[in-house]
Amino acid sequence: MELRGKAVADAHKAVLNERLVALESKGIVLTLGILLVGDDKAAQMYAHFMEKTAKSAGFAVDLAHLPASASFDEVVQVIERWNKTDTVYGVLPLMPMPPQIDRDALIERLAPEKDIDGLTSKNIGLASAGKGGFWPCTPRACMAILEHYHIPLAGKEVVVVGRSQVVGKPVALLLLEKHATVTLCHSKTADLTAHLKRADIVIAAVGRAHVITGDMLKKGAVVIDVGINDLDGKTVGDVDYESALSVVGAITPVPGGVGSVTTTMLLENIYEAYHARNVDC
Ligand SMILES: NC(=O)C1=CN([C@@H]2O[C@H](COP(=O)(O)OP(=O)(O)OC[C@H]3O[C@@H](n4cnc5c(N)ncnc54)[C@H](OP(=O)(O)O)[C@@H]3O)[C@@H](O)[C@H]2O)C=CC1
Ligand SMILES: Nc1nc(=O)c2c([nH]1)NC[C@@H]1CN(c3ccc(C(=O)N[C@@H](CCC(=O)O)C(=O)O)cc3)C=[N+]21
Repeated sequence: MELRGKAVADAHKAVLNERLVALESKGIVLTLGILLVGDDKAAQMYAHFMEKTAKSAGFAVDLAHLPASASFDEVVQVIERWNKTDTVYGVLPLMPMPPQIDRDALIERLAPEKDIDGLTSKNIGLASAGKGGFWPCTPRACMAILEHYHIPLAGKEVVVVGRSQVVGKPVALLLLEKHATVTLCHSKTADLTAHLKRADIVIAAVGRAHVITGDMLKKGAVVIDVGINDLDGKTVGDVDYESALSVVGAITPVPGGVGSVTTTMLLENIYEAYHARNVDC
């Protein structure tokens, strides 16, 4: 079975639209700031789809595309301008950043209440402790897909491949909250196949084309493929879809899977940022 993202995104958009209509009637337009530094292909792709999706849902978008040679100060200036602009409710700094930009230092300059991709240490702490804050959008997209297609998680063996702060680690915590037994694998994992072979559910967030093949998976496994990779000019996932298809019970396609839900999760988080600001004042 193919776990298509569009059905999940549409279901979430329908709920969000009702809330946005109420804002529109008050003449309130929420602005999203997208910060793209350099020319990473996956980041450019996301910026493009995010801008399109946000505008079609009625948000305003301020896209700042800086060259790969931009200095730390130039990039911080954009963040600080958005921090001070009331109509900007959410800021999305796209990763990866060029090497001269200290990613962690940059993120901490972002106002936590506008950090809608849950990157700041304040949001990581709040979300992990179950005290509000924003979870990053991609882990939320993985969970939304599993929920939409009624895939049970309690007591299941889940293997997450990749331990980044934006995907692997937070998705592991969200799965744990749903009572799955979670194993996190990474580049130093001794025997990836041994872990994958006993996984009921696999979340692949590596960033390498076809690093997981059908012969590494358990029969009937559910596979959520987060990877966005370029292979001979084609966008493919971390999982070799063709060889996995005859083994798995269900799998997300790339494109058309997790990525198409991530954009909708970001819109939900902007609305949450608006709501939080207006409940507080
Ligand atoms: N669909 C969507 O919405 C999104 C897609 N993406 C895509 O997901 C992918 C992952 O992104 P991100 O988490 O930011 O990437 P990172 O590069 O930050 O992390 C990759 C992780 O994969 C691990 N890894 C690398 N090689 C192997 C290997 N051979 N076997 C096992 N683990 C390995 C790394 O291990 P170690 O820690 O040891 O280095 C690391 O933990 C990318 O393709 C990205 O474009 C990202 C965000 C959203
Ligand atoms: N702070 C941060 N957060 C991220 O979540 C993040 C990031 N930085 N940097 C780059 C990666 C990559 N990424 C994508 C998300 C959606 C699509 C997307 O919408 N893809 C469509 C493509 C559709 C098509 O090609 O037609 C799909 O998968 O269906 C692509 C790529 C988010 N990332």
